Amino acid sequence: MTGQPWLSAVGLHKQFGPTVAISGADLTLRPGEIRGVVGPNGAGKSTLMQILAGNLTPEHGEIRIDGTPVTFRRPGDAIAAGISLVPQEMRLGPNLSVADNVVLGNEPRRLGFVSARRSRQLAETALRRLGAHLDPDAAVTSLSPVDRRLVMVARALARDARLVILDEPTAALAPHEAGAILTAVRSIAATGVSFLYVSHRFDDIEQIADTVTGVRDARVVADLPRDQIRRAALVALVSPVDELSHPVPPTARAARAAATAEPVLRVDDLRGGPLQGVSLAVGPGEIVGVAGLSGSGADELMSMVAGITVRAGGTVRVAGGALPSGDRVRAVRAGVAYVPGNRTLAVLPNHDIRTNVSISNLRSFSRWGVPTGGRETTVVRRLMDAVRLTAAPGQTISSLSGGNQQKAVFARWMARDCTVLLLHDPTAGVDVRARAEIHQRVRELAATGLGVVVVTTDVPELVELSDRVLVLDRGALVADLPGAGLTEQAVLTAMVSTPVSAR
Ligand SMILES: Nc1ncnc2c1ncn2[C@@H]1O[C@H](COP(=O)(O)OP(=O)(O)OP(=O)(O)O)[C@@H](O)[C@H]1O
Repeated sequence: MTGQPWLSAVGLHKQFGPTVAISGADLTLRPGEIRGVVGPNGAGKSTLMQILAGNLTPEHGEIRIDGTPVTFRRPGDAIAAGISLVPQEMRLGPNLSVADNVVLGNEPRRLGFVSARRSRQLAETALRRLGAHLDPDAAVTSLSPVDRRLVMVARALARDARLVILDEPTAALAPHEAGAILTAVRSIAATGVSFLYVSHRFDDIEQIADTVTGVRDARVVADLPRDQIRRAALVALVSPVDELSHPVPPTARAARAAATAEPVLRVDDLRGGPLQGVSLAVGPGEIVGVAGLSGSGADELMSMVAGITVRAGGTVRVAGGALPSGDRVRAVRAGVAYVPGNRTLAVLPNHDIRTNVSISNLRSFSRWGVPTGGRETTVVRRLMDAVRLTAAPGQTISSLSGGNQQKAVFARWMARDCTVLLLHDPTAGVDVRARAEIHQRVRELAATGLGVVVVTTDVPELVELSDRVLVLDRGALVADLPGAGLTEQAVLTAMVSTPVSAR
């Protein structure tokens, strides 16, 4: 990072109706600077990024590039000025090749026609700059999540970005997969490109950021130089010390010696997709973590148990009763709750928070089939408090920040009596404070006797939460790590170094 700031934002202010999303926000960037952006859910980080990317127009404030004020009325204006946003969710054309995806929206033309040769060259150059060894002709659907993410970053580079805004780029990646993204960012920054790196993963921020902007309650509250970027400082930005005065005690693992009881979930010889005969049992009160990279079969394990995907073979039993294959309704009736990793699959976007939280349990809020709103609102408010979601139950869910939507989805399943709780990336995009709260709620739910399965690429989360961790690799169970002595290192080692005999 060298030289004077080339970009500065001064006094940016944006509100949605009465909600002030960001106010008086200042920010500068030097060539090659990697600026981490941290703060609790709903703080205003995305709003600030959306303004810089031309997706939102601020009511007040100014953006200057090389000293000259600029006005962005649409994303194309920001892109033309060298600013590209890489959103958290994958936005790739599934039927297009890698090269076509890199140039998407920016296809080089000759005499009015898209030039396939130039497209390919442009894509190859961008991928090379990232150090991504990908075949430009490959179908993007054949790529791993980390390579898909690199394709999205390559798209920004192909547009000659001077600033790339990355929103939670590693949220669904395991630590060593995330390393590929961090390495690419570092090498591109060394060529003078600046980055805004928005993340709740403090490991990433500590490793990569030159500076950190802290956002809290719609304000920029900190601008940290490199030597002040420490874990304690980052945690304090999200959760001031007074709010941490109620540390959440982990339930003693030994106290839940439930493994001896009859399993609430029993999976035998499960087959289908990559799964090649996986068997496992989860006892009442037990939290079983499942680790696995993409292609390991962890996603399919969840969706088959949840009755969403048809299985090719094997049996699934809940509290002793066999579940038919691919029957979601029967699975729900048997008490299988499923919180998917992809939030967009779970949220009812045009409905309010109350409906989104109570939908799994409407019958208990109804008398003679007619919902009784008062009790519903009371219960929903209690659940919202439990996950620290501060909002009005009548607010439309799509007006919440991403992390707060995730809290609402989690609260939905807390409302329901279930026997087995399947959690996929339960705290992706959730701030550290709410993460601890959600973990505690999961432990409390487990303590009532239900069995919990957690699938996540977040290895620290697996270790914090699980009584034992199963590791899947290419459809086979390759390790069963007991709670005693469970460490991140042990899980990571099992994930990346499967003994040949087990393959
Ligand atoms: N389209 C919208 N309509 C109404 N309110 C909105 C809208 N978008 C954001 N907000 C509100 O603005 C505030 C800031 O939201 P923002 O998405 O910027 O937070 P964030 O810091 O990115 O959170 P997260 O870490 O959860 O992604 C929140 O109170 C949110 O509810």
